[in-house]
Amino acid sequence: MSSNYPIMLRLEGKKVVVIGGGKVAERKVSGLLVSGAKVVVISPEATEELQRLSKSGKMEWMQQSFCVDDLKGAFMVFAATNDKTVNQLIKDSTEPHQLVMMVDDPDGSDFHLPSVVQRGHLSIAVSTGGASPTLAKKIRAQLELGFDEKYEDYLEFLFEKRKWIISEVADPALKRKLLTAIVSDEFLHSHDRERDFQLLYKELIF
Ligand SMILES: C[C@@]1(CC(=O)O)c2cc3[nH]c(cc4nc(cc5[nH]c(cc(n2)[C@H]1CCC(=O)O)[C@@](C)(CC(=O)O)[C@@H]5CCC(=O)O)C(CC(=O)O)=C4CCC(=O)O)c(CCC(=O)O)c3CC(=O)O
Ligand SMILES: NC(=O)C1=CN([C@@H]2O[C@H](COP(=O)(O)OP(=O)(O)OC[C@H]3O[C@@H](n4cnc5c(N)ncnc54)[C@H](O)[C@@H]3O)[C@@H](O)[C@H]2O)C=CC1
Repeated sequence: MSSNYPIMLRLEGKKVVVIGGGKVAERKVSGLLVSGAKVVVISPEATEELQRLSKSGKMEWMQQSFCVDDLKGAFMVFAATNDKTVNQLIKDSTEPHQLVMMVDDPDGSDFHLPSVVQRGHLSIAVSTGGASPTLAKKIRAQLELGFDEKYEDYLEFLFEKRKWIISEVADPALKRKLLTAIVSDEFLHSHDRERDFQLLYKELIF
């Protein structure tokens, strides 16, 4: 059996079409909106949350049943109706370059979604390859306890400092030492990471 190939997609500005307006479509749309994708929902009915997102301009809802033209210009397509035949028709209507997933047919889909812990720059994705979405959700909840909210600030600090170290520190050995030292419990739990970094930097250069 081949295993899946995990990647992180950049969807900003890309058109993503979600067909269906139920609870499952709503969950997929919530994740997509964080990515900055241009989301279009096609469905005669939509959940209250999807209607709210449409009214506030976060995404577009076209109140109609699926037709093939809806797929024009889509980078990615979610067939998320409660009708297996419609979901299969959607898949069969896509162009070869379009990424498509059917919410009721993992084996016929190009991809599936993992369960995700998001802490700023840090994403931890858990997948069971369709074996048990409930287990993926349970592991995600466990990881959320270990990787709590403070990782968001910490990742921002690492992001900024790594940029600074790469552009300002020429000596490869010192560069490596600094990049390793900031990834430590001391910096994770520090109340003043900037001060601790200056102290460490001075210690290492003298
Ligand atoms: C293949 C995949 C395709 C995809 O949708 O991407 C898929 C497929 C199916 N899910 C089904 C059911 C459920 N899915 C969930 C929940 C989640 N499902 C997600 C992903 C995936 N689901 C992909 C595989 C991921 C993996 O295995 O790791 C998560 C992780 C991400 C997300 O949706 O954003 C999100 C948790 C998010 C979180 O909270 O962290 C729950 C639990 C709940 O809702 O509380 C249930 C009910 C309990 C159960 O069935 O286990 C059914 C049967 C439908 C039916 O009964 O007919 C199918 C179809 C089939 O299996 O054929
Ligand atoms: N992948 C996943 O994570 C999960 C998948 N499922 C599957 O997802 C399916 C959908 O689940 P829910 O959202 O809870 O169902 P739902 O019944 O709440 O919503 C279905 C939506 O599809 C729309 N629809 C029906 N025919 C359409 C058409 N021809 N064109 C456009 N829209 C159409 C309906 O108007 C409705 O908004 C389920 O039947 C189940 O097989 C269920 C749970 C999780």
